[in-house]
Amino acid sequence: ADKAQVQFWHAMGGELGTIVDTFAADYSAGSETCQINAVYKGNYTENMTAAIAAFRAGEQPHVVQVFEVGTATMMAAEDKGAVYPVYKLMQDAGVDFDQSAYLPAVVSYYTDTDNNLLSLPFNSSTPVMWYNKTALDAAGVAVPTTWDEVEEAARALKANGVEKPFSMGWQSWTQIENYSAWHNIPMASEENGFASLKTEFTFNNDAVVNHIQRIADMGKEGLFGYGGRRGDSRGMFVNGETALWINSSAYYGGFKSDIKDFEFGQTMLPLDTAVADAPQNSIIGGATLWVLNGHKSDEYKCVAEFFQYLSQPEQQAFWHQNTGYVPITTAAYELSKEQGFYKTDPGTDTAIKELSLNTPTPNSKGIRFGNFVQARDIINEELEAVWAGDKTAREAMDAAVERGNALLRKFEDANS
Ligand SMILES: O=P(O)(O)OC[C@H](O)CO
Repeated sequence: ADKAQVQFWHAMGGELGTIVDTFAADYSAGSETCQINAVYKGNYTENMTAAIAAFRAGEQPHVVQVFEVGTATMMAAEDKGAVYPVYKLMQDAGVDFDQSAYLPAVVSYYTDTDNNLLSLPFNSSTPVMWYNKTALDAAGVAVPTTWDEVEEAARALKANGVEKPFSMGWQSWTQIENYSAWHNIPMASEENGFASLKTEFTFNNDAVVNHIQRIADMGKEGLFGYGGRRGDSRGMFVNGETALWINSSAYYGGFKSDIKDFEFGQTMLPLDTAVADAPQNSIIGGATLWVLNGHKSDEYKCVAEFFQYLSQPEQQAFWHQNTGYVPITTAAYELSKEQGFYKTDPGTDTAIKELSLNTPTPNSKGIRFGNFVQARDIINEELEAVWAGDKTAREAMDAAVERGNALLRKFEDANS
């Protein structure tokens, strides 16, 4: 008999995409009734935009991978009937699913007010600081733990010939969203959007402004080099131009195969000692799998079984160990320990340590903003104006907050 066909649109390129495709193929090979067709649709924004457009045309995939930034938008889509929430999918399909198997930092990001899980956690990450150990040793400096030390290390690296000692990617995520959580300060009212749609951005506070200005000043001194949005600056770290790079823990798998000329490591995000005495905890990034309405029940049964397959400790531990995404279930974390992964690959527990450093506060449990995909574009634009020397950090953050708040109000109007 013909197998039920499930369309799964994802945004995992390169090695990540190869593993996702393998999961889909392995599951399908073992199933007599289901075929999962995994399709790469471009980066996170492109994939999400494609799925929304497809939904309007009645041609939506069954499953779409959406980055954490799109969560509020997908939740609103759920209210409007476009999304089949995961907890309900599992119930309807009669597939066992234990929400408590997942790490609290992950689940709390994707549950509704009744603690029902709306999308399937799959690839959760958090920002870490990647460092070039060989370059640091050559410059005679230790791995920095504070922002003051980052600046000092950058100076020593520069003096020793490293062209753009410090850089970062996903700049709103790493330097505003996570910087705020790490120092336990809100970036918006209403518990960073979790409490209500009335949330307003407040990240033009002194701490964030001073932090952005510090990076801008490092740029003027030649210590920081901007390398673009998302992961576009990855190559600067890989080719040795940059020796301290803040971005997702999920670069691990690619670094392991691509970096041959130097020793690299990862460490916790630096602390801004002018703002806090100790770090709070970081927040997740990455993406979850959302199920879209409008398909047949036998196909949804396949989705439920595929999700169960993806959640097994074997798959989760493999994914974590080969990518750098966080082990999102306790069982996958335990299995990775048992397998000796953190001993053979030191530093790979940095992300999970950051996420679980302290019990999350309303400032550090995550963010939930409508239209945040667009708001991040605004933040990117304003930060780029700072890096280009066209605006001060104060001017740019004030403008980003004002422009971002207009998007929040638009979302509130459309959804209340
Ligand atoms: O590179 P990823 O998948 O860890 O995602 C980074 C950011 O969370 C995207 O918003």
